[in-house]
Amino acid sequence: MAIAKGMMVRVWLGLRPMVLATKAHQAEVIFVDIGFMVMVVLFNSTDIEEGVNQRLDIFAWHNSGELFVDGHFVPIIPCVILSSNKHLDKSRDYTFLHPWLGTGLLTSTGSKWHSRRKMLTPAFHFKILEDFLEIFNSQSTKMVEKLANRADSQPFDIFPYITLCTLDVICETAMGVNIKAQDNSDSDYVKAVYRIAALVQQRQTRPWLQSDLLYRLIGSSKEHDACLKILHGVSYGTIRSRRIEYQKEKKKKKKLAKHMDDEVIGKKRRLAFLDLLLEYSEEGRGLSDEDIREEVDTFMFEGHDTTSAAINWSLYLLGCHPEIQARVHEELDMIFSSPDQPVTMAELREMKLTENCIKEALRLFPSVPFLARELQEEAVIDNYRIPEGTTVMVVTYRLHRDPDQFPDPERFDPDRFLPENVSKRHPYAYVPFSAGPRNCIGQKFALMEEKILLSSILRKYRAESCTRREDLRLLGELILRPENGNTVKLFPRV
Ligand code: HEM
Repeated sequence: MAIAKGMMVRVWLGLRPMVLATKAHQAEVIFVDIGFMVMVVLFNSTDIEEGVNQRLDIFAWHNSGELFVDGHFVPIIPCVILSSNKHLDKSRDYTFLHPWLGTGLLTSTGSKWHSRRKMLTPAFHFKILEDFLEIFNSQSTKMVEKLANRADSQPFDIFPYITLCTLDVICETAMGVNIKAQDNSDSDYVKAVYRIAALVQQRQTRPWLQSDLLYRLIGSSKEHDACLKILHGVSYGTIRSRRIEYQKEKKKKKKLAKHMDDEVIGKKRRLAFLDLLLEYSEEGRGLSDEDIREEVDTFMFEGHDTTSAAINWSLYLLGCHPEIQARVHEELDMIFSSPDQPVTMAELREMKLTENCIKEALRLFPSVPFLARELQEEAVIDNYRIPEGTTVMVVTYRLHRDPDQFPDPERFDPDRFLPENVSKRHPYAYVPFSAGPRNCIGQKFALMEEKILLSSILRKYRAESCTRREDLRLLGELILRPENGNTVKLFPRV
């Protein structure tokens, strides 16, 4: 059977869709439109009820001639779509990232994506990530030092402290450059990173800015281009200087290596992702400076806001649940002999509860709140034929609240991630890093970084969240963040 019977009108208030009334199990669900966009949403609720356990689970809607489908709760949509080798193409929304990221790993499709994914996978090997520990440790030490001035039990917004730290981490690991964002948050580069993300989001959510012509006439294209000039200038500049350095080192090594091994030559230089890409390019794998720039900028984009949001949400939830925070303190005190001890792989492995808190925070507040794919061929989901060209949404924020998979879904409970509880769930019930062939290539990197940054804060401080859950306002931009920052009080633990 094909979807698209019955009717639903969805309404957007400003940028946020607002559900004003839903009558589950009936043919019509009414949303009211107060903004620019009126969406007529089509679905057959009777079939859905029969097909998916009496719940209204699959939405489909048309907007500007495009058909969208959204898996409301059930893991079946992510299971069919994300696990597939066919449905790999991203939706139209991602094209607004192209001026900045080109068609790097996140935004590319087809054979380009396949070959890049194959080439980049070894760059995230455990051994390479281990080399980054030093960067995670040194940048988090700096963050904790900056926080010392705020640990006076007065409320303040910790969000920018964590974000600047994750920005420093990604610049050093991706480009091999320490931009010192934590010391200089006013730098043109730092400002451009933030501004461009906001401009892309603005364009994605305002249909009248989506045509290039209209964007030039009435949009912020001048500001957008000025940001691009700064961002691409830094990326290309770094690529050029690292290439020269790389070639010099290679020559030097060649001369010496005839007689000596690495230890005699000196300490091996830690490689950034950029150096690995340069190595591939020098090995003749056909990577131009532009190709490398696309990937480095993709890591810059995907690799810092996501981790910053995840650390902030973990801290927010722990700050709302002192009894669970006390358990985390206990775990950290058992593992570390002093609050300044650098984290190694051994300690990372021991931080089991800390890790489960991070996972549970990613369930309740997934940094990437939804994913979208454009079907290149028809997909069949639970007997519904979804036609080629449809945009399929996986709204992780809602998927992760399926009460069948996560009883009492709003409750923060890290023990949901104990192995015996994970094994009871559908494998696609929890997908903060997406799943299948296009899953997040950086997820191990992200978890390592989150554990180190979060634990470095909690080894020194106790946090109290100042915003009650019922007062929390969410901003579902490219990244899911609290609208008014993350206001906490910090208390020194010693
Ligand atoms: C908590 C942190 C993170 C979360 C929640 C996260 C989540 C995700 C998700 C959901 C996707 C799929 C996006 C889509 O299909 O549209 C994705 C893709 C990706 N992520 Fe992450 N990510 C995180 C951190 C990172 C880091 C640290 C890096 C790099 C250093 C990274 C690099 C990428 C790349 C390159 C892709 C595209 C992969 C592909 O299409 O083959 N991510 N991430």
